[in-house]
Amino acid sequence: MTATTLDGVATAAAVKEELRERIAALKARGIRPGLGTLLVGDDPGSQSYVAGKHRDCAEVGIESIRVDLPATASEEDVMAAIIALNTNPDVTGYIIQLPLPRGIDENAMLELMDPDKDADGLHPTNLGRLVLGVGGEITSPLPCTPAGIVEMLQRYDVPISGKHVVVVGRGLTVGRPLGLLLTRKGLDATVTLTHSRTANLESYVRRADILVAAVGVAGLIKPEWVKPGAAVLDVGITRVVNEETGKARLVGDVDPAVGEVAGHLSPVPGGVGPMTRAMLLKNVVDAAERVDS
Ligand SMILES: Nc1nc2c(c(=O)[nH]1)N[C@@H](CN(C=O)c1ccc(C(=O)N[C@@H](CCC(=O)O)C(=O)O)cc1)CN2
Repeated sequence: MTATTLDGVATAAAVKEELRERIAALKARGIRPGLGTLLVGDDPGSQSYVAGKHRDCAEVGIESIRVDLPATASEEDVMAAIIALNTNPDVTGYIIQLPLPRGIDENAMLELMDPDKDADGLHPTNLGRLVLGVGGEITSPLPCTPAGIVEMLQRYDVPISGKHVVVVGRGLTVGRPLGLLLTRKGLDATVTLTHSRTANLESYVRRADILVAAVGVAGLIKPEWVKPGAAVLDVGITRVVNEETGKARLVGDVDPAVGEVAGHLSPVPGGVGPMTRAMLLKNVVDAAERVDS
């Protein structure tokens, strides 16, 4: 069997096309959505993701404002930048690019955001709404990667209801919120959330109808671990630098040979990453429409 590719680039392009119309309608009513990004430090991955977010905004007609602080910034500097974004009228939504440099309390910084301007769904109030909203209508932003995973599965008609989803990784941006989202009424998956201390990880992975790997351990998931026909979504990104050329390439958590066993495969690059960015744009547009209504 060769897996059907879950193409994140094409799916994100379709989402962006739909958003362009909604943005034009907002602008016609005098509403101008604006995204802010706060980046602290010089991590190459984070720099590239933030640059991509601004390119996406320009592509669909959303204004964007970039705030970059050096790796030497203090917690007080970061707090001042957050407070400025909270009060900037041109910024209708913003994100704090994670991870923050060591020594800066990530949770405290997220908590300082205005929850109504949280474009990432990572403020405690919005995560709390995700917990409380079992079965309810979604009226707050969803974390972008989990939302992108669900959007992609649905657009490729991969059944979710009643399926066993195994998530490898319990991080704030993917594993934890994904478990909450997939178990909501209407999606109705059964979720097993595994992590670095899970004993005999392989035995859980083998039982997955849908597998999401988000730990950042290159090639961790082997083809013999995967149930034939399963949908496999690779979220882990490791930058491997070729010592001779100095060039970096991206490697996922899933061994490429899994494509011979899985029914669907979302690769790295070109899978969930572009969907994460598309869902950020959607959160900005959703929020602008909520203000309007
Ligand atoms: N505040 C946030 N921080 C982080 C999040 C997040 O959702 N909010 N998620 C990740 C990083 N991330 C978005 O910020 C992200 C990761 C990957 C991609 C992406 O497009 N990946 C491409 C490859 C891009 C490259 O060449 O480097 C792909 O997989 O095809 C976009 C966004 C952690 N931090």
